[in-house]
Amino acid sequence: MGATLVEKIFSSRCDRGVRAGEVVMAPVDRAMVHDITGPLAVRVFKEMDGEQVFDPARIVMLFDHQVPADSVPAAENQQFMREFAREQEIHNYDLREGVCHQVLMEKGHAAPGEIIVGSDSHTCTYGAAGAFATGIGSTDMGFVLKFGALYFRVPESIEVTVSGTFAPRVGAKDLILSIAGDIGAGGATYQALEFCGETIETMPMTGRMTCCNMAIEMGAKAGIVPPDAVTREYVQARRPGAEIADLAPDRDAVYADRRAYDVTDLVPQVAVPHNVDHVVDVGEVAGTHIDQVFIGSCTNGRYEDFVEAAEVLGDRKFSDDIRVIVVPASKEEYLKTLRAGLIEKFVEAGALVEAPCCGPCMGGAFGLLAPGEVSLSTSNRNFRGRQGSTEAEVYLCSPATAAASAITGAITDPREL
Ligand SMILES: CC(C)[C@H](C(=O)O)[C@@H](O)C(=O)O
Ligand code: SF4
Repeated sequence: MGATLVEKIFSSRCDRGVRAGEVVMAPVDRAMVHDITGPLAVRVFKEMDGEQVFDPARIVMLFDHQVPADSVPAAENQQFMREFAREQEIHNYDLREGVCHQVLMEKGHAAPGEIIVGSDSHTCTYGAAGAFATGIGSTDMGFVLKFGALYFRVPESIEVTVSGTFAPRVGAKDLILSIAGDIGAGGATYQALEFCGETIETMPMTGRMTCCNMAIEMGAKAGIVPPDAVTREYVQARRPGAEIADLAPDRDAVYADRRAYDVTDLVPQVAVPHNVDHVVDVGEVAGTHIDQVFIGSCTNGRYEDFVEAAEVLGDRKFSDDIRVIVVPASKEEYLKTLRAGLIEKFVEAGALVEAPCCGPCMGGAFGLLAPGEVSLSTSNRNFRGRQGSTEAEVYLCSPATAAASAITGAITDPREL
């Protein structure tokens, strides 16, 4: 009986053949903490008589949710984490780099076959690099900081095969929204989504990250793309000399489910309030009034996303009736966007462009909504209260749909501009 990609990773890291459903103690290759969940993890670590972390070089600490500190408690949390980094000689830490998931990928902290944990649910993003990556709670993270290992129940996998070529202005975000609509918000609970097929094979890393990022929105433990030439090029450029494991699921692997999608006729998708799996074709909500557009986050805050938005924008201006907030996901993405002249273009068109961070994504720092207001966002969650008032509404979409709607002031099909 063959093995899935995820079973292969756990078998390799545990040095024995393991199967979905088994509970194993597996070593962790990287552990990521950030400004919100880090302090609790560190306190748990200290309560366990944690004197020294398992390996400072394998711990990555980023400040991204509330940067620069927007309150005294946030400032205290960051001070506490900075002291911890100093005391433990953790050098992979920074408060200026941007959203943790983007930065981990860019700095080469994720590679095929690795097991990576982060105390943030969107840690599943690094499946784009062929790693098994999953979000864990802060108390589990306290244990990981000390022991460099964790108990896992090896997840079963759902094979997600994608075929066809995207139409213009339709892309990875529309695909993953339509998959979320199909599988449902709890439809992949504690399973892994293994993405494959010709559309995934030809998809650049940025789209793969968007897809893996949203695996958790279906309850999945992880999303993962089998490593190939695209992965190899990306990882080797960021971790020179890295040995890239050759990894593919066996043909006779046993999957909990197999789903196939064809993107040929896919049109721009929108998740409507207040559920990520309440997904419709853009035409069904076209004309809906919006008050704010956010282009950014670990889902869609990359250079390629801003190129797409800028192409839709052309020489037009954003609507004066709404706030358009653009936040590149990292310093690297910010600089690429800046050097391409797009930051200037967005500012001149009327956008507020902010330094790399999570921004309005979870209503943690700035860009909050008032009761009754409506946001259209390229991020990944639209729960009630996600971006401010519990009486506000959040729609999710692609960068192209966000840009088109920011021009008209209402939800707009980007193919019509
Ligand atoms: C703050 C953090 C715990 C949270 C997460 O785990 O995902 C946040 O990043 C989010 O997107 O809701
Ligand atoms: S950008 Fe949003 S989804 Fe991503 S880590 Fe930050 S708050 Fe979470």
